[in-house]
Amino acid sequence: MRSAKDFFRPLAVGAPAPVREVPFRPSRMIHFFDPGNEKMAAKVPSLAPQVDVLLGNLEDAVQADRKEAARAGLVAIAKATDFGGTQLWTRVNSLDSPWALDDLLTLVTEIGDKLDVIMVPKVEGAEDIHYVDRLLAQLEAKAGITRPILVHAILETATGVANVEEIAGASPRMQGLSLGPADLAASRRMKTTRVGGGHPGYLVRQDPTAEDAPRATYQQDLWHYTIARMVDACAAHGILPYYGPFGDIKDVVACEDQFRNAFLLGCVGAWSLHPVQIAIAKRVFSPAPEDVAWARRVIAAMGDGTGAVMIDGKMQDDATYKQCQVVSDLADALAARDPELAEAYAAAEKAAAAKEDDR
Ligand SMILES: CC(=O)SCCNC(=O)CCNC(=O)[C@H](O)C(C)(C)COP(=O)(O)OP(=O)(O)OC[C@H]1O[C@@H](n2cnc3c(N)ncnc32)[C@H](O)[C@@H]1OP(=O)(O)O
Ligand SMILES: O=CC(=O)O
Ligand SMILES: [Mg+2]
Repeated sequence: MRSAKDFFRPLAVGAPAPVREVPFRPSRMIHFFDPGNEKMAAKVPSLAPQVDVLLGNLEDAVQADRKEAARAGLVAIAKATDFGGTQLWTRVNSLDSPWALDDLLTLVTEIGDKLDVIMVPKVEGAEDIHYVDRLLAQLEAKAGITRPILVHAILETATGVANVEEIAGASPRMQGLSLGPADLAASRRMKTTRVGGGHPGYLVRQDPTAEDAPRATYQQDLWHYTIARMVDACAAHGILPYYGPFGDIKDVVACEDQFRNAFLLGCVGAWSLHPVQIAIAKRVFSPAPEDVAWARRVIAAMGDGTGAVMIDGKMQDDATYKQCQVVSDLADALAARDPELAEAYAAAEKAAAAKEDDR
């Protein structure tokens, strides 16, 4: 095992120093596109200003005989596009595939200066991250890259979930984790045939009543346990948790529900697989203006953040102050990127202040 003192040393001579803290950059939606699909590739310049992250996907959903075209397409797009403040990520093929090594060799040496994060699928343990970590350092040194490329792991095997804490803490490059419900369902031998979301058969039923009345059923969340474990592992290691894909593109209502559950549990974003999911993720992963105004009211009332006060009949103390800071800090970070949101937050705060003056 490496000494803790060596944890922040570059893993190759000439590679950039690892980051000590994951920079928080808005990433409400990680928008997937197939760089080898001409129609999708053509949309990249117009999609870039609408999303926080654009991800050139090379793995699942790209046909085996289109893998090289997707990789070459991503290189061409990255070289030709000015992404502004939008991050560029990629999802490489899994480490046991015939394509992963060439994905990393090509992408880092050709467009490593444009890539913010590399998403690694089907990560099973710290050893997978250690392999990518050393290889990236060697390639960064070779390509003369001056800032480290970060790594994002997909939690989509039963072994990966069992090892989630060690994966989250495996390298200073670790930026975050996404839940991959489709592969995880297969790995766990679940009996679903979907990409994320719920299932009508997974439910609890009301107890029988004396009158033999019909008994209500309540659909349960298949993903609650895994998302909660992932959020805890990420928070413990200072990295960011994300919900992954929601495959029923037409069911925008259930997509919004799934995203919102993840947001409330601590996730900072989700994947968008189709343009229609971009606005959903933007809406859900941006705190509501009324919630931001409330959070700022509590912060103002709490002074140094200690003690207890009553606001509108609700007790506030050090713990609610901290929750409100989470909401307010997130709103600040998003408002700095999104002028419309900045305006909505300012208007809600003004309205809340006016209401208070009237009291
Ligand atoms: C389990 C996992 O690993 S999930 C992650 C892997 N999966 C993916 O990345 C899937 C990405 N998305 C897709 O491939 C597509 O959205 C599909 C196959 C789901 C649906 O595609 P289509 O049937 O073409 O959808 P639809 O007809 O509604 O598309 C409308 C337009 O949006 C475009 N479009 C669709 N998805 C995207 C996208 N993700 N990014 C950019 N443009 C897109 C289409 O090319 C089409 O363009 P056009 O108007 O010029 O013809
Ligand atoms: O890659 C994502 C998944 O759900 O599988
Ligand atoms: Mg998968």
